[in-house]
Formats: sequence, structure tokens, C-alpha cells
Amino acid sequence: MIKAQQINYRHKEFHILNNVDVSLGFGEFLAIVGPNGAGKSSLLSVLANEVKSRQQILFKDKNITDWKITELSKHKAKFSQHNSNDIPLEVKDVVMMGRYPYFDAQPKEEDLQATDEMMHQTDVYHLKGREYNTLSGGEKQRVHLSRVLAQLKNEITQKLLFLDEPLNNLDVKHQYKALEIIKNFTQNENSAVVVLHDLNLAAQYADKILLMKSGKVAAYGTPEEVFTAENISEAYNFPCTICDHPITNNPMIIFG
Ligand SMILES: Nc1ncnc2c1ncn2[C@@H]1O[C@H](COP(=O)(O)OP(=O)(O)OP(=O)(O)O)[C@@H](O)[C@H]1O
Repeated sequence: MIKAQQINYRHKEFHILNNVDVSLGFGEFLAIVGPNGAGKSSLLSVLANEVKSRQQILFKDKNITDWKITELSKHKAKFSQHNSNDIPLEVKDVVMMGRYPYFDAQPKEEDLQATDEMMHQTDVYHLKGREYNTLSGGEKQRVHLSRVLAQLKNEITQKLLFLDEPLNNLDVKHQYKALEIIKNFTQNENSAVVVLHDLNLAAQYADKILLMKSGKVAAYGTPEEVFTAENISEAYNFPCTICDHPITNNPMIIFG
């Protein structure tokens, strides 16, 4: 799906990303984890072609910079960490922004269907007529999840979703619901790259984990391979214990 080797990204003299390799297969859920400032959001921005790195990023075997922007936006979408708090539109119109690549002046029936379906999935349909600016933090977050899902609602196969901390502000039910939606998205050869802070949720949902520290890859592999007490306490500079989750059997991380 996406492949990049030796990604380097600098701001002035500060080395934000240092020789980072990423390779993501079709149908994979990759979680990027690591402490604050490790470079997770920067890596996501580079992979999504929002900021330029000198290294080539191959998306579906073609250099991502060679894709036409309108075509690319039907194959990949990105949910950003910092969505605007001030959008003077109703909720349904914010979600419709995800359909802009599909119509010129007026949304078509399929655009309305896509937005309705995604608002239902993300549990914001009852808010569709509300002013976006009056929503709570978690509700706004769900509206943007709905928007990026609506953007990728089409007949194209093997699509890619980038999500930067999609669980921020969500209550526990909506955190699990969002992860289920992302997991379901990856069932049909679609892939997702998701920045997460909750390591236990990452262990439960992700196929692969990329653990970052100081702009570098500290560890990469399955949750069982990456989530060792040594890897985690070294990356976060904080003690932890690993045990088996009593229900899922995934690694369970207990800090302190
Ligand atoms: N434009 C920039 N100018 C200067 N420094 C930057 C710039 N963008 C990012 N950085 C620095 O690069 C480092 C990585 O930032 P990034 O946002 O990628 O980290 P992160 O792992 O996503 O962190 P967090 O968990 O806090 O969201 C940070 O130290 C940040 O201050």
C-alpha cells in the first residue's frame, strides 16, 4: 500500500525524522505510538504528502507526488490532530466537505447517501442540523471522523486512511466505536495508519506497531514483539509491567 525508506525531515537544524522506514501492506492496521515530540504527527504528514521529504514515498507502487490531487483524495484521506474549532457551518455541511472531490456545484444523491451513512456510523446523525461551532470536543471529533470516512466512500479498492489521534476527547464507548469502524475499514484490503497514545487499545486493535522515540523507529512489529517492558520503559522513560490481557490475550501494559 505505502512504502518509504530512510525518511528524513528537518526543520532548520532540528532533525524531526531520522531514517524512518515504513512499509504497510493491504488490509493492515498500523498504530504509531511513542512519547510526546517523538515525531508521530510529522511522520503521518510526510506519508500523507502534506509536507515534503526528499525521499520517495510509494503509494500503490506509484510515487505519491505523481498522483493527481483529485484522484489521490479518493484513495486516501487524513484525519488531523488539530481540526479547526471554528467552522461556521452545520454538521451535515462539514461532513459534506469530504465529498468535495466528487461534485462541482451541487452534491448528488450518492454524496447525500454517503454523508448520511457515515453520520449514522459515527453517531452524529442526530446532530446533522446543529451549528458545528456549538458542539462539544468529542462531538466535533466524531464529525471529522465522519467527514474522512465519507471522503473514502466509493467503489475504489485498497484505500488508505491516516488518523492522527482520532480518540482525543472521545468517551470510552466512542473510543471503542471509532476503533471498530477503523478495524472494519481495514477488512477489505483497505489500510489504516493511526497515531494512538493508548498502548492497550493499540495492542488490542493494531496488526503492527511502530514505536517512535526522538524522530527514530525504536521498535516495529506485531504488538507482542514491540510491547515488551524493555522497549516501552526505554521509549517513555517510565517503568511498566506487561501481562496478558485476561480476555483478549493481547499484551496489557501497566504503567508505574
Ligand atoms: N514546524 C516545526 N518547527 C519546529 N519544530 C517542529 C516543527 N514541527 C514539529 N516540530 C518538532 O518536531 C518534534 C516532533 O513533533 P510531532 O508533532 O511530530 O511529535 P508527536 O510525536 O506527534 O508529538 P505529540 O504526541 O505531542 O503529538 C517536536 O519536538 C516538535 O516540537
